[in-house]
Amino acid sequence: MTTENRYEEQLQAAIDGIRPFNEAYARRARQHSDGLTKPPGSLGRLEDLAAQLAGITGELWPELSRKAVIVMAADHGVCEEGVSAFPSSVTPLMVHNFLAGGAAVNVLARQAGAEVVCVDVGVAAELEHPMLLSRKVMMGTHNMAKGAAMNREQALQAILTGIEVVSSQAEQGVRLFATGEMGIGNTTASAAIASVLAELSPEQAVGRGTGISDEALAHKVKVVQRAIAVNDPDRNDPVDVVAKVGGLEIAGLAGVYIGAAMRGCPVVVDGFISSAAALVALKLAEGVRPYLIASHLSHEQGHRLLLEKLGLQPMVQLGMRLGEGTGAVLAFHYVEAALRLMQEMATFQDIGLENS
Ligand SMILES: Cc1cc2ncn([C@H]3O[C@H](COP(=O)(O)O)[C@@H](O)[C@H]3O)c2cc1C
Ligand SMILES: O=C(O)c1cccnc1
Repeated sequence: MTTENRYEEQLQAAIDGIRPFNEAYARRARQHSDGLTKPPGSLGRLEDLAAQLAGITGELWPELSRKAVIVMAADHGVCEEGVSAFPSSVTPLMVHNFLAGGAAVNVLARQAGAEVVCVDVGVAAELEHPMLLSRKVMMGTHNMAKGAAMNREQALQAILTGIEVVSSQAEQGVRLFATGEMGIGNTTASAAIASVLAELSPEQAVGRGTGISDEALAHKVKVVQRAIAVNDPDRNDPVDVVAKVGGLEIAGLAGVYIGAAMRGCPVVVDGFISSAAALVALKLAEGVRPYLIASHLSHEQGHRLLLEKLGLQPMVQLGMRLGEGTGAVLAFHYVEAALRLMQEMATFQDIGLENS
C-alpha cells in the first residue's frame, strides 16, 4: 500500500470514529436552564451554548477547566506574489514569540487559564524548542499561483497531524480546544479555499489580511483567481482543495476539528483562517458540526459570508483581525460563564416557586 493510501485510510478511520452528538443531554440541559431563576431563554446564546456543551460531552455541566489553543504554524510559497504586508520571515519569529509567551494569544490564554500548544507543521525555517511540537511536513508550501501548494500525501499528513496533536492533548486531560494559526500569506490561501468550497467569488473572499493597500488588494484577488485557474481544484474533494490552494496549518487545523469531534471535546473556532479550515473539516465530515463553537466575527472581509456558509453564528464582533486563536481564547470566558450559570444558579424550586 502506498503512503498516500495509508493516510487516506487513517483519515477515514478518524472520521468514522466521530462521536455522535447526544441530543438527549442537550434537551436535559435546556430543561435544567428553564428551571433556573430567570425567565426561560433570557440568557440567550449562553443557554444555547450550555445545551451544546451538554450534547457534546454527555454531561449536564461538564468540567472543562483544562483548555488549550492549538496554534498551527506554516509558511506559504504564494508570498512571493506580494500578497501580504509582511515577509515570510515573520512566521518563525512569531513562533519564537509564542514559545516565549509574548504574543497576543499568550496574554489572552494566560487570562483564560488556557495552554498555548504551538505546532510547526511547515514553517520555512529550522525551528527547535523543547515546547514546540515539531511536525514539519515540508519547508512551507509551493507558490499556488504557479502550481499545487502541496501534494495530496502532504495535505493528508498535515490533517493527520492535527488529529494526532488534539488526541494526545485530550489524553493528557485537555477538555476544551480553540484553533489558532500563524503563517504569513495564509489569508490568501484561506480566501482561495473559501472561493472554491463556499462558492464565494474571489472578490468576496479576499480581504486585507495584515493590512495591504487598495492596489495590493486588487492584485491579491488576481492571485487567488490565478491559483484556482492553474490548479482547478475539485470542490467535491476537500483534500484536493486544501492541497492545491490551501496551506499546511489550514490542513492541520481541519484535523484539529476532526480530532476534537472524535474525542468528544468542544472546539472554539477563531477568525477567517480557522473558519476556512473548519469548512475543509465539515466537507470531510459533517459529523464535526455540533462540536464547533464560533467565537468572533473577524474584520477580515470574507469572514461574514464564510460563517454564513458554515451555518455558524459568532458570539461577538470586536473588530479583531489577528488570528493566532485570539478571538477563540476570548470566547473561553463565555463557555465558562455558560457552565457556571448552569451549575451555580438557584432553581425556582430552591427559592420556593414550584410551578413557574
Ligand atoms: C507580527 C504578526 C503577528 C501575527 N499574528 C497573526 N498574524 C496573522 O497574519 C497572517 C495573515 O495575514 P496575511 O495573509 O496578510 O499575511 C497570519 O500569520 C495570521 O495569523 C500575524 C501577522 C503579523 C505580521
Ligand atoms: O480573521 C483572522 O483570522 C485573520 C485576519 C487577518 C489576519 N490574520 C488573521
